[in-house]
Amino acid sequence: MTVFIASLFLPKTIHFTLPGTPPRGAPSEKKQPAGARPPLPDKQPSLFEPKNITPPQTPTEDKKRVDPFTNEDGIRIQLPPLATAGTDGFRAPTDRSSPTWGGRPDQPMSRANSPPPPSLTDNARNLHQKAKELGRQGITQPSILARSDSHDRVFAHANWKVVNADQGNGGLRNAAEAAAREGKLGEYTWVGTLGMPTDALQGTQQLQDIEDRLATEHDMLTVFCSDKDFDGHYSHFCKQILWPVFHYQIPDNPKSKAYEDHSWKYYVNVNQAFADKIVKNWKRGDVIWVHDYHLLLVPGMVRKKLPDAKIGFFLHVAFPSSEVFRCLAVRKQLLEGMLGANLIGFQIHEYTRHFLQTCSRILSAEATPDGLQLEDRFVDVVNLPIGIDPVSLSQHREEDEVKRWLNIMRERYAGKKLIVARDKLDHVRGVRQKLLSYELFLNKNPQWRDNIVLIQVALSTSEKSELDATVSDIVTRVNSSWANLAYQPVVYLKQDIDYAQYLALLSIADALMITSQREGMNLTSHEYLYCQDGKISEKKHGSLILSEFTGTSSLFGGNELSVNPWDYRACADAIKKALEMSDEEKEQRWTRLYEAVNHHTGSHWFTEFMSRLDRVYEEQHRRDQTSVPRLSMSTLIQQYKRSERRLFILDFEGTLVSWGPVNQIIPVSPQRTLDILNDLLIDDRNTIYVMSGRRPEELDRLFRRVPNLGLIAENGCFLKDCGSEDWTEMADSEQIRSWKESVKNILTYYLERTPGAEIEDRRCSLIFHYKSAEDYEAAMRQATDCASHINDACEEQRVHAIPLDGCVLVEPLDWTKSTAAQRVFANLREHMEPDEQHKSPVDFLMVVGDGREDEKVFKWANTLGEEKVVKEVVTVSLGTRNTEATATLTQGVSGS
Ligand SMILES: O=P(O)(O)OC[C@H]1O[C@H](O[C@H]2O[C@H](CO)[C@@H](O)[C@H](O)[C@H]2O)[C@H](O)[C@@H](O)[C@@H]1O
Repeated sequence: MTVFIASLFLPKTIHFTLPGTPPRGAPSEKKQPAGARPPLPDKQPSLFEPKNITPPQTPTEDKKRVDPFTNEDGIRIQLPPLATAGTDGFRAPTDRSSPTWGGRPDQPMSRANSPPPPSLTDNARNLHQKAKELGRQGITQPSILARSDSHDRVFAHANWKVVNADQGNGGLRNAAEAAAREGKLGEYTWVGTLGMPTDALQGTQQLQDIEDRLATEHDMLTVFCSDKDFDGHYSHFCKQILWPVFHYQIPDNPKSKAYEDHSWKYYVNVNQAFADKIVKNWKRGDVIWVHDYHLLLVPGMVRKKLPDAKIGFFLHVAFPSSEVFRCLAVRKQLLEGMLGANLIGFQIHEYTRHFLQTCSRILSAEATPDGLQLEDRFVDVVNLPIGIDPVSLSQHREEDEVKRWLNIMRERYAGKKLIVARDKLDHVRGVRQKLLSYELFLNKNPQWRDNIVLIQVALSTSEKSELDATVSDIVTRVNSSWANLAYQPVVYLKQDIDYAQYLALLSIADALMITSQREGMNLTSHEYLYCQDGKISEKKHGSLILSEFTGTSSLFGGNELSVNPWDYRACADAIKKALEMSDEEKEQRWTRLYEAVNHHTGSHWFTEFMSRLDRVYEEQHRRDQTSVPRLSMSTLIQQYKRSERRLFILDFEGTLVSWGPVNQIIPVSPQRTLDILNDLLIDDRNTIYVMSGRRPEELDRLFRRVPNLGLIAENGCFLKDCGSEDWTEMADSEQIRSWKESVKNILTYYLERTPGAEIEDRRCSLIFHYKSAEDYEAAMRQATDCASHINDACEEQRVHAIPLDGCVLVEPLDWTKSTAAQRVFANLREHMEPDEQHKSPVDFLMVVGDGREDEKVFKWANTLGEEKVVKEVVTVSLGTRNTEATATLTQGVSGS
């Protein structure tokens, strides 16, 4: 059995050595001894060198031209990439940078926006034509006219080596490696892209060799897609549409791209390439685990081809409220893609709740606390926070390079308090808010000027422009206000630092400050807390200032200094508190935070998700209609004959009679049904209850010719025992009265906007009927909004709204057909002789039903059978959905 871990970027990528350039990092290019640690690159960005004290300068055009290809192609990143050229054993901070794709000098450049080389086109005129077309489409990179043939040849023949990739999800990689190291993950294969453009190598032996090497030596399946697809997928659809929306940024300005879908097709193409790769390599018993917002469609695409596959999906980023998510033009497709999985995981409860509400609202799917009931399948949904790998972190902390950096920084910042941070420079991460708060803090607290330094490492993103300029302006302003020859209040490093510097920085800090506007988790704060144990630095138990909008914040129980990054004053106060807090308080807080970090480790996350996936997969398959056997009549007859005290609990509509409009009273009960019930009741060893969503008085009328029949009305809110004249109200009438009042107000609001709809007021439930609405489509939209509105507003009143066919049913959560069935069972036991009461009141229990409400009764009855409380338990479903019942029937009982 293999576990496929599908993530946009493979943990490895390829670096080429081009003619005339010295090899990066390793002496031999193609053959690198496994496990060897790469030497550090010649030049590292440094916190200590003078150039880093002021914002680093953007390389000039001249500097860029050192690259042999820049002249003709013009696409290059500005800064040299960070040292990643290594084989195994190399680590980087868990949160990686996402460098501009296709910008490394030692990888082919992207062809996303450039036409093919002249040798591949009919003639140069065509080429020119294409370049002009690009211009018309608004592609403003004037230097990109044609891709170079020589470029292709050079890369096709250059030496290359496999190195650790600096893009991608470090938390996921560390977690998988930790689980494997601890023996909790057997065979596994990564599925992902190389994170570099590959058009230049298309059809070459070079690309085939790379693919083979990754497969055979690194257990990695490479997904190839055209540069154009990748660029459209990653730089456009992911980064410009999904990333802001998933981080709750409502696209409320006219320039927003959330409504457009021009890059959607690239998103689909890349997802399809992943799905195809997985399907091609999958064998029965394999597990597929798909990761993050880049691959939302993959579960659905794989499910189409492999209906029985075991598929998990985990979303690493946040999931917004349905109000934000519904702005996406392709909202349905995205949700349906995710729902191809058997288990969907989120970092925290808030995201899970948003997802369930969004599905119920946009897809009208029935949401339960455990997941979503679709037409034919149940999809489990869970929240499970990821964590770090303390073991490998510990090892790396011991390295000499970390100690060297610690010494450098000790000396450099002697006598100063340090607040540190390392974030992506995009709007979501809130660097701007942090700097403004820091500025306010210095303004308000002159005593701290000269004594405190904020070191902000900012990682590059594709989001340049305004934010970049704004942040630089604030840094300059703060520095020019308070700096002197010996002091600089902000050290702003606009590039990444290597792992040793990162660990030294976290260890020597007095506080870490995270002000994300939203963030799935934030593992930097976990790594910081770990590094603050005082084992390698005299500084310890530093404070954590953490945005309340990070997933991490919900794990830390208020032991961090929780801040709203928009509230600059409160953030400035938090800085003061972090610096002035007593040692005892610091230690107390840190100890609790450290416990949380150690409890939620990456390895625990990984293994827990895998075992939950196994469990839900088994459960879902057990309940699948095609796995549930047909009811065997001969066995049933035997069970019936050998029993002495029998209890039947039979659903009414859809079971004893076919479905009728729920707001219409069936005028007469089908005679055959009544006759069968009366026949069964002649035998006084039989007790029968009929359960229904209808009102008590309706059931009285329908079954007046079946004396001795027990009745359960309004889905368990009322019970009438066999032979009794009176109904017992099961529900708490005061509670019902109170929620009804609030719910009626909401229903009335929607009623006024839905001509032709009506509200039915039952004793313990309310129904919003819109079957006869003038505009059915519009009514359906109102109805789903109405259901979400009630579910959001009335959760605490123990009531829920369920969108059904043509109506929304609002009923209490605490009284169900199952609670009524349990009462029936208890009442039967009470009627037994006192010395018999330890026994079961019946030795035969049969439950027949077809709907959602009946499932709970099946579950209860099956448990009585499994625990051997009742000897013979038969649960039969007549529905088409997946079921808890142990047998199915396609025809109604009355007809068989
Ligand atoms: O920038 P991308 O290539 O699109 O990737 C998105 C981010 O993925 C990783 O972060 C996410 O997962 C982390 C671990 O579960 C979680 O802590 C974080 O909140 C998520 O955003 C990666 O660590 C980031 O560097 C990427 O930007």
